[in-house]
Amino acid sequence: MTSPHPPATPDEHDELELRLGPIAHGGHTVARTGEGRVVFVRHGLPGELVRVRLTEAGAEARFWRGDVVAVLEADPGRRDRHVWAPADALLTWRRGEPPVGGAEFGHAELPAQRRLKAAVVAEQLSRLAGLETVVEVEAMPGEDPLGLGWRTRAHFAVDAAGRIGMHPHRDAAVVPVESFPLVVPAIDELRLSALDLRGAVRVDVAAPAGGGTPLVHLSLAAGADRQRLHRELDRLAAGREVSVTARAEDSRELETWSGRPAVVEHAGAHRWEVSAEGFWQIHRSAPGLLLEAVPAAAGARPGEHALDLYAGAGLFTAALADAVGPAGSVLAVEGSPLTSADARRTFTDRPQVRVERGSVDKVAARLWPGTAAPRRRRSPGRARAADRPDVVVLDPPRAGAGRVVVDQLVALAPRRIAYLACDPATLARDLGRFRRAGWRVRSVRAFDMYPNTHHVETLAVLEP
Ligand SMILES: C[S@@+](CC[C@H](N)C(=O)[O-])C[C@H]1O[C@@H](n2cnc3c(N)ncnc32)[C@H](O)[C@@H]1O
Repeated sequence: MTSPHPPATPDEHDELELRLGPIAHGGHTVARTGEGRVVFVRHGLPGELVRVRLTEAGAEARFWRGDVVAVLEADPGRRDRHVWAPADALLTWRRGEPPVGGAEFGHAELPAQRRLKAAVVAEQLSRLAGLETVVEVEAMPGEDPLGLGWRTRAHFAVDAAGRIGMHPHRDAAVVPVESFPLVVPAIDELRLSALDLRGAVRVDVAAPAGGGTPLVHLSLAAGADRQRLHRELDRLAAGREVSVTARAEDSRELETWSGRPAVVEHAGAHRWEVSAEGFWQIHRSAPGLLLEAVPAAAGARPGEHALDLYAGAGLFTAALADAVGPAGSVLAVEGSPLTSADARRTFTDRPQVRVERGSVDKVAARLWPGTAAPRRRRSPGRARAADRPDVVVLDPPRAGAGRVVVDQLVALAPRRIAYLACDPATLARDLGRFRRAGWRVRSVRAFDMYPNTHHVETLAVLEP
């Protein structure tokens, strides 16, 4: 029998009956035990009465974590069936096993998922940026009714028997998976789960949204038997064209085993080559949607100077180069050697584009010494007017742009910044800093770019 009151010495297998509270950043709802202890609960929906299996607990712990294992009163947004059995906590815990990550919102209908994401974005903006705004999370164009088949990129761990698998939440164990319904069919059709990949520690797969040749990349453990792996991967290639690359974990050398060491992506009238380990937006519709939305939000005009920060392979660089035209210029800054090389290759014939490899803060400090504000300086000075970018696209990784880069941009004082973020918390933190420096947030849009997960993409437009 379960009750809201935990036993005196709770452990990870205890079950509690809890009424779930609001959704929080990170994909869990917040509940409280009868004693007022906070429990972060995954696989539930706000308002539901559920039985929760504790996954992290302890009398001394500040808060506990748990998974829903039975629903006593369901929210109307709950699906009859989870979209993917290995990620369904209700099913897997029945056999005493944790669900794998990767589809932690798969128990909710898509509109319910979007409401949760909208609540998280609005809450982060309010709490960390002091910005009160109603956010609607927009469905991606042409979304599948169940939110499946959208990932053009996937990575898998490899277990001791050489089978591909995925990790449960906050767990290093590898659970073998037969298929992953969130990927585009071209990835599932490779049937990687049928291979014995002993010697590899991780597999990255990329399949271009437009249907070009997929690429399988292996990260190899020391002493991996390459000949045996070659033979296994030959089975992949039977009847279909697949590129294969590999890299030993402790090496910089990329080995091309078959085909080409990159995939070819298209969006609008543009073409990019992207390495397997390089960044590319993973939803099949994301490059097309963002290529329109982000540079338009930045509002670059012919003859202007645009900055594309955290540029990746240059998705936005391409549209910014079109917008500023031959009389303008685009500076793309990307930290990864591999991805910046991808970008440089793509833009060799666009004289108005320059690709700088390096960390954004360091490149900015070098190119605009006036922005290297000393730590204690309160109002950073304006950069030299001749170098000032007119518009900026800012698309950092999950950690956000951070204090130094925000201060540099405040000092550069462009006319407008389009800030695209995959983490609403770090976005809100940075927007708060811009606002305290006197900037205005003109608009916020959010996109359901990761259906059946808790992740959400947000686009904010800033003006000084
Ligand atoms: C979210 S991705 C965006 C890429 C690109 N805008 C796109 O949409 O395809 C972030 C990119 O920033 C790069 N990156 C991470 N930290 C960086 C840093 N400190 N300086 C420059 N680039 C960085 C990563 O390698 C990655 O390509």
